[in-house]
Amino acid sequence: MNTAALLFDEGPLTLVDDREGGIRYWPQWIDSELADELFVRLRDGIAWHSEQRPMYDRIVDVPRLQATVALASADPNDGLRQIAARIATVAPGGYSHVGLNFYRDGHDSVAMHNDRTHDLVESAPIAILSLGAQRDMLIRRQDKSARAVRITLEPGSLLVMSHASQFTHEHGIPKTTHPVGPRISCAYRARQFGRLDANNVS
Ligand SMILES: O=C(O)CCC(=O)C(=O)O
Ligand SMILES: [Fe+2]
Repeated sequence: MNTAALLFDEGPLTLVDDREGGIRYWPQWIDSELADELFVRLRDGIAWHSEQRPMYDRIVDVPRLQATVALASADPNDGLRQIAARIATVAPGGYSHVGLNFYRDGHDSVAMHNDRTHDLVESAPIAILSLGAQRDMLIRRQDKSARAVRITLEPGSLLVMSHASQFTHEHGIPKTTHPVGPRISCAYRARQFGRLDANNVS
């Protein structure tokens, strides 16, 4: 999708509509200098780990690095809390945790999925800040009644998905054969108190 052609002002672009705001996209939500700075700070400062999961009769690596940060105990210097406060101005949500993904290159990906909602505050959105290389996201209806939407997630952009949209739509970052640099995504979520299990998908 050529977002430049569709946007007449600072956005957002509504990709999916529902009673909770649907799925909205703000390109250039933070300026590129801040996006670059945050990318480097998170790339170098976060304790990234590689997860494994069973797939049929094998154990496979999840194709990206991950980390989870509780905002209450986040390093005040890493910028994650400041971004949470800024997200709350466009999509209020009482965010408590950030799920971080590091896509090293085009081989890294996340399969089509909906985020698990059992440990999330009902009606609170999920907000994803993109940093580093741009990557495409596919969004499609779970009932597959319409074609998937492909949106290029630019560095410094914000994608906000309503809680409700996790019951109607799936999203994913497909692998690409194009040479791409590393990308970090920061997925802000509001977890119910005490429910700390990770939102793991491959
Ligand atoms: O990297 C992204 O933009 C998507 C990440 C995602 O879907 C997730 O962490 O659940
Ligand atoms: Fe997700």
